[in-house]
Amino acid sequence: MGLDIRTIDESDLRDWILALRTGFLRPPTVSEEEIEYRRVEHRPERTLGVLDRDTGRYVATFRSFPQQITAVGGRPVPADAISNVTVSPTHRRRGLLSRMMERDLRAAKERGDVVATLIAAEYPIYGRYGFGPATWATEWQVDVARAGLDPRYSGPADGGRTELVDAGTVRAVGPELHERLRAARHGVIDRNERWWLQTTGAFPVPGEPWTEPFHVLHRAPDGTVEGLLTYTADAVWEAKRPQNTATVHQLIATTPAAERSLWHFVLSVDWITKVNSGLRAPDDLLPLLLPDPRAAKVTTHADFLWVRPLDVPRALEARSYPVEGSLVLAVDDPAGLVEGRYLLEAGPDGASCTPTTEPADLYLGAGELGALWLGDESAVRLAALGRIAEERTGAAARADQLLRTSLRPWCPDLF
Ligand SMILES: CC(=O)SCCNC(=O)CCNC(=O)[C@H](O)C(C)(C)COP(=O)(O)OP(=O)(O)OC[C@H]1O[C@@H](n2cnc3c(N)ncnc32)[C@H](O)[C@@H]1OP(=O)(O)O
Repeated sequence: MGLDIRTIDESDLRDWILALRTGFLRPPTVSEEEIEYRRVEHRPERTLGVLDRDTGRYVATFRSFPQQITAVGGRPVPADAISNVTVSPTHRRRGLLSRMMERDLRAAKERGDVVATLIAAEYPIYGRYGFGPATWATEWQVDVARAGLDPRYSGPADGGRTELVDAGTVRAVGPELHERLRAARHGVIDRNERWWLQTTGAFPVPGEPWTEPFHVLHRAPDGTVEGLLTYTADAVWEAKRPQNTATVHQLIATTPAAERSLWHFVLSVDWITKVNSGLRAPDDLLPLLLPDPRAAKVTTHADFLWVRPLDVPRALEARSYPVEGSLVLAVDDPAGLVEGRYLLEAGPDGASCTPTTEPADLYLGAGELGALWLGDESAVRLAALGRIAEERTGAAARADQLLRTSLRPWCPDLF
């Protein structure tokens, strides 16, 4: 059977999309709108497909694109973002994903990307390629009546204000607000113009139903935009009683006051009895903002963004560290991309990370380093699980002091 991995030019897009839809269990038809939608973001050199020469069908898809991800401390690093990974059911478990992944990661390393990122459809797929779960996401459903908020709430107490705005205003002020968030919160990824067009209805995803949402801005007393909330609501009444659920599509804020104000806003809309929070960081303020936090029921809690280091010195030098310390990390990487022993010398004033021959403090795989990099995972926990090995007593605890963060990382966006 002839199976060629190849890059995809525009003339192959229809057949490639058919394979993508097949892998993602979407009906196997391709509309002109979908081809146009894909064409706009198409990067031929970074879109891979596998052609089965016997049938002339594409049977696998893989796409990557440039991304900026914020490291701990606020500095962005270039990432190889991977998406649209499928292998058709006729060709599964013959190593096609492994071949496409190997090719893409090697190209990313040569290009100089610092990490690779993806959102895993299923947990067991990507650890073998050196990825580790680096951020987690939690979704709550709030029972508004139980929450105990003041029913007379009429707006932020700090002199700021909330205002309903249209999609055009969101496109005008949202990107700059998001850039400020991205410069402050580790785990946040960049959003391009297309992202804003798509999420405000100007460029909807073909075949997916669009409901125009409500948009709310929080402005500080001086008028600065400090937060943005986007939500939709259903229209359900039972025996003359409203039973409406609001679903939050995004809530981003650059100050805790703005974050609290926007949660208060959506939890105080008349007729809304339930609020679905959307995917938040597990340590989001939401539950503890409520007089009765048990009114917020966890409906999803799972790994979200996976990270794979491609350049250990640059990844570790890009982040900040709360205390002085040094560590020798022996990184195992069967793919050979970051294999080696590295000396990290770090502190609040900066860090250096260099290859070394000194004895190792910790032995760990590339995926474990990916899970630790954004400060979420604990080296002590990974050592207890036998996933990393401590060569010097106390090295895992020292790694946690250096690497962990007081706020957990948050990646708000699917890609
Ligand atoms: C970033 C994203 O796009 S996430 C979306 C991922 N896509 C999907 O989930 C769509 C449905 N699934 C698929 O299309 C395919 O099953 C894929 C892409 C997940 C895997 O493709 P395959 O070509 O079958 O994978 P491949 O044969 O290279 O597998 C390599 C190894 O991973 C394992 N593996 C692959 N998929 C899975 C899985 N879903 N669960 C557990 N193990 C898996 C294989 O068993 C194999 O293990 P081995 O090395 O020990 O033998």
